[in-house]
Amino acid sequence: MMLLSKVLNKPSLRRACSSLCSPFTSNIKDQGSSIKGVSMDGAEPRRLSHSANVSRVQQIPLGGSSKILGTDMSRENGGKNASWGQYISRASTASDMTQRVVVSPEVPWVLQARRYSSPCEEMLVKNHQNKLLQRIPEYVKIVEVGPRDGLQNEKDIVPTDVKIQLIKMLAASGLPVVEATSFVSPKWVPQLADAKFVMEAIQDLQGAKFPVLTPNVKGFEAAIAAGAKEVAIFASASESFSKSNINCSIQESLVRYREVALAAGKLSLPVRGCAHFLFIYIAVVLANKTNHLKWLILENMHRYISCVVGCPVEGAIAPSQVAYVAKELCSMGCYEISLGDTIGVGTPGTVIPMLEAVIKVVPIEKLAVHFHDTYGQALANILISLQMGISTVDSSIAGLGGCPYAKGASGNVATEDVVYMLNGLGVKTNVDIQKLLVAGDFISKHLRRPSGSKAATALMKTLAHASKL
Ligand SMILES: CC(C)(COP(=O)([O-])OP(=O)([O-])OC[C@H]1O[C@@H](n2cnc3c(N)ncnc32)[C@H](O)[C@@H]1OP(=O)([O-])[O-])[C@@H](O)C(=O)NCCC(=O)NCCSC(=O)C[C@@](C)(O)CC(=O)[O-]
Repeated sequence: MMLLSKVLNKPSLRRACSSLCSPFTSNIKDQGSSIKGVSMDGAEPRRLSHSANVSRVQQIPLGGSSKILGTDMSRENGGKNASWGQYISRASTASDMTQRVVVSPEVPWVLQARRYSSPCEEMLVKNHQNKLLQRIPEYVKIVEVGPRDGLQNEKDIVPTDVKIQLIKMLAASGLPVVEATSFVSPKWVPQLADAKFVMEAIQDLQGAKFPVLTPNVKGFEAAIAAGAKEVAIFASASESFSKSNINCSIQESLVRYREVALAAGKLSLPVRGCAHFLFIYIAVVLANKTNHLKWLILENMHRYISCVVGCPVEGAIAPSQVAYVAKELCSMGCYEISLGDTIGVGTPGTVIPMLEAVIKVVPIEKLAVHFHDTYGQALANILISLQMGISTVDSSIAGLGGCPYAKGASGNVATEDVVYMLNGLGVKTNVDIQKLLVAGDFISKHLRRPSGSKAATALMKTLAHASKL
């Protein structure tokens, strides 16, 4: 990790990486410096301002490679350039980006992004006219589940300080929510037996929310005592999976979760909902170790439903069954319901009817999607979910993940892949993909396996290539 950080901090690579990764609508983050470019005639590099209002770079063929021409979309053909699509697939390396920059003398500009843009993206951002992309939200909240869902399946126990470091790195990347751990039975999930210590270590961490998984009142109370301010409960749309995962039927789990909600209520002052009833605020008075009373605000209760498309035992799950469980959980006073394709068997063909059934009974703004990538369908499923109006997506750094009680479940969709796709769509996430790369590299190296993220793997290769130049 140190090595990667050093490499990423080399000025030339920071420039290259910024250009590789920054989202469509944002400028390069390193505002303190400027970018070197060379003119079309190969003259001396000149300094380029970061503050200029230039929307994209244009690549033109140059001896089998590419070079970059800054253009101003606001001036050029009203932002619609019919030829834009013809050079978008011409990927230049990071070094190409820094060495073959061509400056348009008329307009101030910045080297804004190395993205593979398209007229559709332009239309989305500029005109919102593209029917396919019209419903995609401008901002998507990414819920990072790596430290919990990602690590829970690991056989070798990951040291607590590695988990804490990972959480800190993920929070520092701008992710708004990082699911930190689980307060489940250590007999069932030994990997997360250190939940208390993890939570205590991140008490003062700012900038993100750190929900934890709680399967029952015992877990809920332990989570609150350890300082959790947000909890997630998890039911299943499949009877068999409910039994194998939490040792009870769906109905019993719903009773159990009502008990959790009640326990929260008993400890609480009045429950307050915001204008749209999206949040439950529960003020909890708890005695801490030194018997001093302290106030905690439980801002959110987040719910998962597993096996929303298929179950390892039962096979296909009916959309109506998912809708039933979603409605029940919603009626407990829900903030968010995450629909989990636990074993990653869904395709848009099965995800669409499932979402249609759930959207009929639960407001869409309360829904999140949680895809595992077992069959490589996760990004397609996310895209279709966004097109249907969902704006919260769960993902896991480096594609870590799997459920110990769901045979065949592989890793979650990788956070780096989701951010890369959303950047390409012009959707804001506020996540710095460079920092994600460092976090993914850190945990992959610790687990001694390559990252499960295709985007991270490709970007790292490009960076490695650039670092040799
Ligand atoms: C729910 C139970 C506890 C029932 O397990 P059980 O054996 O039926 O419960 P029990 O009440 O008989 O308790 C057994 C022992 O566990 C203890 N215990 C009981 N509860 C707790 C607790 N909260 N924290 C710590 N200890 C606990 C309890 O005190 C007792 O200890 P003993 O007396 O034997 O020493 C168990 O089945 C369990 O922990 N299951 C969790 C399994 C799990 O974490 N699965 C992975 C998460 S779900 C998932 O990954 C899917 C998701 C969410 O990501 C979405 C998707 O991908 O689709």
